[in-house]
Amino acid sequence: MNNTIKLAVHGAAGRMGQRVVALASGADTVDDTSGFTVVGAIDHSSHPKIGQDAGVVAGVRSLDVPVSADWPEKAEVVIDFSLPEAFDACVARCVSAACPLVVATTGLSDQQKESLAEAAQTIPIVWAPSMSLAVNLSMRMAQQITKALRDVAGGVDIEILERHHRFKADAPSGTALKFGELIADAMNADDPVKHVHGREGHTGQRSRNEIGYHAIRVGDNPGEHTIVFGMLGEKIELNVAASNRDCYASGALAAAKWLMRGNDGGPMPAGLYNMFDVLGMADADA
Ligand SMILES: NC(=O)C1=CN([C@@H]2O[C@H](COP(=O)(O)OP(=O)(O)OC[C@H]3O[C@@H](n4cnc5c(N)ncnc54)[C@H](O)[C@@H]3O)[C@@H](O)[C@H]2O)C=CC1
Ligand SMILES: O=C(O)C1=N[C@H](C(=O)O)C[C@H](O)C1
Repeated sequence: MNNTIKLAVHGAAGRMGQRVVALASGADTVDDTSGFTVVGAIDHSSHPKIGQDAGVVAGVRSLDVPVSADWPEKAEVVIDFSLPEAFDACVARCVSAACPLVVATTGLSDQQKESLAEAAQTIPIVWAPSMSLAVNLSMRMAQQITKALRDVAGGVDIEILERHHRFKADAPSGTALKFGELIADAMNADDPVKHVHGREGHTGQRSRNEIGYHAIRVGDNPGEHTIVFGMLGEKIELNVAASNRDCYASGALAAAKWLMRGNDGGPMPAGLYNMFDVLGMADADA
């Protein structure tokens, strides 16, 4: 009996969608990401790969599943790596089909985040700007370092540098923003933390209560984040870098599997989850 999880990939012809299709089809796995059958490969109707076999597009083998603008009937779970413009229809479709969803797309508007929370009242959703194990672990480490240094004599300046490929559409990265949100919480400052995006001109001295963000776009970098904790006399740099996109693809597949099988073999109930939940780091002493 075939009891693999029937997976639809939204944004299947994109850089990430192709790696999800490849790993889900059992090719090039970096860990145990088998256990899926790709039943749907959805992309925009204008994409040049529409009609071609999704496995061939992903550079693996024929899967007998064409890249299509139509949604498959039989998907049990959806992984979305697309664009904010494509997001609303994807969520609406998953809600109407009562289908669990992994959202990896970044650059969502506040309104889209609200609609995600609303959808999560009906279906289980994992939403995270980075599906990478190393990134999520680094987020926990950044929270710990911030707590340890926030009252240091002379103060600590925290800046977030991110590097991505030249094709990336949003800046700063969703991951950088998430690092900033978690660090701001851990700063536990009396006044609201200011999020400063780049600096230019006569900026004056840096204030104590800010986090700086710097987005670098270079070549084919699949994603790198450096959190600088600068003090007077010394500094710490926390660097986490992907060598290729499979850390994100395998993380998204782990999230899809977790939605279907949970921690004890049963499906997760409706709710909005993140990668800390999937990785068992939700209760970490952050
Ligand atoms: N959470 C995570 O771990 C990661 C998130 N991302 C995010 O995933 C998203 C996709 O990244 P890439 O694959 O590099 O981009 P990409 O541009 O290569 O792929 C996006 C795909 O979505 C498709 N698309 C556009 N409109 C659509 C529609 N209406 N319906 C269906 N598909 C549609 C595009 O044709 C394209 O094939 C970005 O927001 C990126 O920031 C990327 C890597 C890791
Ligand atoms: O667009 C990308 O490539 C990536 N986007 C995500 C983000 O915006 O944080 C995650 C990863 O860094 C790669």
